[in-house]
Amino acid sequence: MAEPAADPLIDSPPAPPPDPRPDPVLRRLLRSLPLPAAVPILALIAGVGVSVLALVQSDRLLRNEEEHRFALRVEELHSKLADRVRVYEQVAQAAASLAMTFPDLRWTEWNRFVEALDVPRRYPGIISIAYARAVTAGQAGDLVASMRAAGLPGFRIWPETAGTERVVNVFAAPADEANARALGFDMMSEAARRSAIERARDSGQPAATRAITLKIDEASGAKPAFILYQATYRGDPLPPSPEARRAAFTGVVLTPVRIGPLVDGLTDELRPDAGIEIFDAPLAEAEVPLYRSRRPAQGDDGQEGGQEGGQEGGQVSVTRELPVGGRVWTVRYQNLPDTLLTAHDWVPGAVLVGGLALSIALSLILRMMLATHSRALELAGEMTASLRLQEAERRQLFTQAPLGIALVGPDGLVADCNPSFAAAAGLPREALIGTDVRLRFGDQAAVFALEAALQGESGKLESDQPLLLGGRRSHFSLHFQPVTADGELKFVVVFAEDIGEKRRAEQHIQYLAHFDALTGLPNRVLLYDRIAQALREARRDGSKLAVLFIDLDRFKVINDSLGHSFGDEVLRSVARRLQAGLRESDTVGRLGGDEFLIVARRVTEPGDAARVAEKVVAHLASPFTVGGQNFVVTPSIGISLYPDDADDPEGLIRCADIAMYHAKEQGRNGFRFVTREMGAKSRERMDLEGSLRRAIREGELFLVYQPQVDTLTGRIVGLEALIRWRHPEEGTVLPGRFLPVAEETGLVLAMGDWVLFEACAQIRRWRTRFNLSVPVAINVSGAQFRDGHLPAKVARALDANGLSGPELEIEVTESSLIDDVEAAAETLAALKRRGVLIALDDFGTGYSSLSYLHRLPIDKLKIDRSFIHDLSTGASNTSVPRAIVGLGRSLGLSVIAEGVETQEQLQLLRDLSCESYQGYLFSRPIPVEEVERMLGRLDAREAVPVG
Ligand SMILES: Nc1nc2c(ncn2[C@@H]2O[C@H](COP(=O)(O)O[C@H]3[C@@H](O)[C@H](n4cnc5c(=O)[nH]c(N)nc54)O[C@@H]3COP(=O)(O)O)[C@@H](O)[C@H]2O)c(=O)[nH]1
Repeated sequence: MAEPAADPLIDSPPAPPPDPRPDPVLRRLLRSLPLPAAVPILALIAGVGVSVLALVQSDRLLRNEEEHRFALRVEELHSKLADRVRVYEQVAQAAASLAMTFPDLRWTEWNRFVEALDVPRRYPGIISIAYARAVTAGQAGDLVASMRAAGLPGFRIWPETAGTERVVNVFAAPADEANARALGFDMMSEAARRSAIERARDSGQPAATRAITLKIDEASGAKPAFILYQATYRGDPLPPSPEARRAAFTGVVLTPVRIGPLVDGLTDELRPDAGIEIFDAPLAEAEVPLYRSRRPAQGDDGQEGGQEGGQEGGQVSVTRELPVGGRVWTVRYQNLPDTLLTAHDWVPGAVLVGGLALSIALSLILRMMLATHSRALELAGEMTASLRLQEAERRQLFTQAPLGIALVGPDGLVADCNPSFAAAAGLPREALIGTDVRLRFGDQAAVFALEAALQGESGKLESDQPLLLGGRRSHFSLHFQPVTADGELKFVVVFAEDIGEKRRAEQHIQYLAHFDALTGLPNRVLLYDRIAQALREARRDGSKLAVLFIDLDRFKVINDSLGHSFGDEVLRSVARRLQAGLRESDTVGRLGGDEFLIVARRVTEPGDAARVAEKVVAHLASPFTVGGQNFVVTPSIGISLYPDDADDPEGLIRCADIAMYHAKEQGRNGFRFVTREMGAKSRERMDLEGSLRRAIREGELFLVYQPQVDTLTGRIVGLEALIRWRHPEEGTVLPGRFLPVAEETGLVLAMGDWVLFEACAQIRRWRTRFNLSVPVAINVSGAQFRDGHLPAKVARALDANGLSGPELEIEVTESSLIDDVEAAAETLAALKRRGVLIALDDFGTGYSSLSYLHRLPIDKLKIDRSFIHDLSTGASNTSVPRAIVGLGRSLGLSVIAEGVETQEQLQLLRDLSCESYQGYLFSRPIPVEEVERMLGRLDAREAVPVG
């Protein structure tokens, strides 16, 4: 078996677009990454982290720099403070030197000396420079006396309970009131002072008290201060040993110093945001500050625990020790945290903001890049999927297409075909592939078409005759489509549709359109065609043509009594017999129902047609056996001739039809030729039909109304609508003239519809204008009544005009009901359900008036005018009207007499208690305008209500 050729549909699709995806390694890497959304977030987090680190780092650097600067300033300040203390010690020493040089120095000289020092300006914090003389208890009196003698009469030593060794304040400069108060104070009486004095005495060096409150401040409150003592000796300014110093000890220079002023001047040199604390203790013992600058350091008030410096909670502190008069002070310099970063404090913030901004920007850029990348990947994926889908769809289309598709290569060999093509060809697909399809076509036209397609010409072919495609014969529709690329034929696509079924259906439809389904004979359409054809032939040959209209006698009885299928079988048997007795050139067809037609060609004289008719009679004469029953069917035949009676198919058929009726009238089972009179009548009828069609179309019909009146009161109890034709040439034409033609042609249905809708519209108008409350009757023909749509049409007309039903009365004739009483009863019941009134017209003229009446929902009986006419002829035959009135009364029906022309007739009707009448006596049928005048004149209260 040949290898299936490569599928050109698959091989030849447009080359897939280049794979837009990145190379595999990168792809794997990208796939291993978290979702594209995560990468920018991670970048952002990293960026924020780095920014925060940068912030911290820059902050730290700035702080370090600030600390360093602060430390330098502190060193500078501390050395100034130490210098100042040293200077103060030197002042004390200088004063001590003075006292030792001039042991008999008087207080005035002391004062002068101190004033010369300009203490307040040059030595802030020093309250005074005083001198206290050391005396024993025994020498105290002398001291007091000498002091008094020196101009201080109030001088006394205090407190008086002092010990044996006293150091008494004798000079205090400047000489102000406060210093004066301190004179005479025995320094040894107070422990802190005594201790410092003893250190000063024994060491010969300046000695400071611990922080104390000066006597001069005791009254005003604590102001931290200390007193710096410098001992004086007799003889040697500094005896060599403590014992020698004690022995030579003469007193002390005392310099009380307030710590605040001492330090304030210096701290002002610090930045105002810095603080200073001074503790009167070494670093390890510093507890309660002796001094705190105006802007003390924030945070705890405690010591730094021996630290040389540090930073806590953003606060920088530097601690130094300061020797003061033999004591060790601790000085803590502090800077406020919020003031550390000053000139460059925006830098960390800027670093953070910049870092964050960069991180966000980086994240956004990454996000965009990744989104673009992932969208590109997505698009590439979508494109690939779409191409695959297209490919799959194309393949599916090819394999599942109900249309046969074959691909024929330039060599004429089948490259591929789908299952439908294989099925159409009646061969397996594998058997077809590789074969030369031209050898398989059983039709030369198909071969030519394919060869033309192989030359690049597309073509279509629908075989009229069954065509052999492969191994199977049917009707095919073939379409050859060459497919080229770069001007070169790649293959020819052959589309093959098996249209055999369609052809058969078309043929069947064609058959049904021209042949009678029941008998297989030509139907009305084909008969017309055959007559037209025969007429052309007859005109050409100058021959005659006969049309025989055959109607089966009493076939209705057979059909109704034995059933329709039985009737159908009879019709088929009749058709066979009619065919059997005819020449080949003649045509027999069925018009419908029990009507057949024979078209006899090449008739030279009427006798030829008569013989055909006789043959028909003869052939049908022998009994038929259907369903085991024997019976005889006889025909009535009307014959028309061309050119004698008519020269077109319609005319010939119509004339033959009329002649057939005459044949029936003359006793059936025979035939009649068209007579001159019949022909004339037929032509007139045809003219009339044409005019009537136009009348309906052009709106030439109109209604007149005849009042119906109460026999006793004379009140109008109803109106009957009667149709008229306003003929353009003949004026008003009465229905008696055109109704029969309308009924024959079926035009009566369209006409009846118009009457129904026009009457309802008129009722609506009158109800609106005149408050009309009596019913309006319309006449309904037998055809209308039987066509099955009357109740629906009536309902539509009522609905369209907003009428409930009893405003309309429908007059049906007895003859309309009599054919099928059951169907009639159903139609009437449907009408009654919609509420209309029913009147039985021409009552009394029918077949079995009394037998069916009780089964029909009727409201009114109309006594035919022939009976009323009889009343006036003096025949005084009142029996029928009397019976009808009595019948009506017993059935509960109202009775109306029509055709009342005289008072006499009216009187008789009154005598018979007939309720109402209509006739020329009261009014002829009158046009709308006259009705309206009449309604306008009438008192509405006289009108009898509907129902
Ligand atoms: N299917 C429809 N049939 C209709 C319609 N309109 C009328 N007809 C029927 O046509 C027949 C003739 O009708 P018309 O010529 O209108 O005659 C009617 C009256 O004019 C006539 N009549 C009334 N009073 C008198 C009278 O005193 N004397 C006298 N000689 N004739 C009179 O009677 C006809 C009404 O008859 P009827 O309908 O039976 O009440 C006739 O059969 C109409 O029914 C239509 O729209 N559709």
